[in-house]
Amino acid sequence: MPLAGKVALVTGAGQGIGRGIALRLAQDGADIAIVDINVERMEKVAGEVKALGRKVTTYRADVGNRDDVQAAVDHTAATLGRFDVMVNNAGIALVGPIADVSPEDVSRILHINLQGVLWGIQVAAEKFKTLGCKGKIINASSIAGHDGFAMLGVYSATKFAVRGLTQAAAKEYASHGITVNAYCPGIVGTDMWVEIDRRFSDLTGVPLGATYKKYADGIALGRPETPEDVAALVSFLARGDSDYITGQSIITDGGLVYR
Ligand SMILES: NC(=O)C1=CN([C@@H]2O[C@H](COP(=O)(O)OP(=O)(O)OC[C@H]3O[C@@H](n4cnc5c(N)ncnc54)[C@H](O)[C@@H]3O)[C@@H](O)[C@H]2O)C=CC1
Ligand SMILES: CC(=O)C(C)=O
Repeated sequence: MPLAGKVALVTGAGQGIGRGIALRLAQDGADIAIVDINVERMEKVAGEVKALGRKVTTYRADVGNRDDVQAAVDHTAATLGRFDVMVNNAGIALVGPIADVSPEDVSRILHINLQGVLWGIQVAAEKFKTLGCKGKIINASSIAGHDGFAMLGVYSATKFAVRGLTQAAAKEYASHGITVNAYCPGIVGTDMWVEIDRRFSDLTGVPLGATYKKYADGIALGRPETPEDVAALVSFLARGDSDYITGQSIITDGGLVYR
């Protein structure tokens, strides 16, 4: 149990990759704070964490709102008694050609994918400093943060931005013993990809399922990624074995994008 006695907060943990991370860190021994905008989903995952024998708390927050993130972190430390790991996982996709992007689209995705990670880093790091904790901050980027994907232009830009923030934060907080890294998944079969596939189908006329299959067929290891595959990397980044790694954005994609 490499995380026994630790407390981890995971944003966007109501489903998909965030749920997978919350359950994996609980299996590793951590108590878990589940943060999401969707209360019903959070409560379901909280039940699954409890069934693993760990303490759990939930907090409804919009990660793009700094006051919400501050309240979620304060609630976590107060309720679970400490705070060691911050996983800034929540994110949304935006599918469409650059020609069609509206100012409203850009504001919404920057609010969640960029500001959500920024506030998560800022609030968690300041809390770790106050608590005297050599905490770990782990951010969701993507293979689209290493390689710009057509029809996912603004999404890709937000994931490149997460890599930049991760590097800068790693340098700023290293003297406090705080590490900051990112995980970069590939093609993961979550609701996000159901929505991406549907939008590609609407926009280009390809059949439903065809876009997901096209990308999944390119994976060297021969299958799409699962939330558990992603969670295995996050588990490593959350525990002591990764103490000498900071500022890195590590690809986990079964062999699709090579950097
Ligand atoms: N699914 C994939 O293939 C990949 C996903 N990623 C990234 O992994 C992360 C998780 O993705 P998935 O699990 O696939 O997505 P998902 O759409 O299945 O789940 C996202 C979760 O985030 C929550 N959420 C959305 N906006 C929020 C907000 N403003 N505040 C708090 N919670 C919010 C949703 O309620 C949901 O529970 C995202 O950052 C995504 O960009 C990266 C690479 C590939
Ligand atoms: C959703 C996402 O990040 C990719 C690359 O599929």
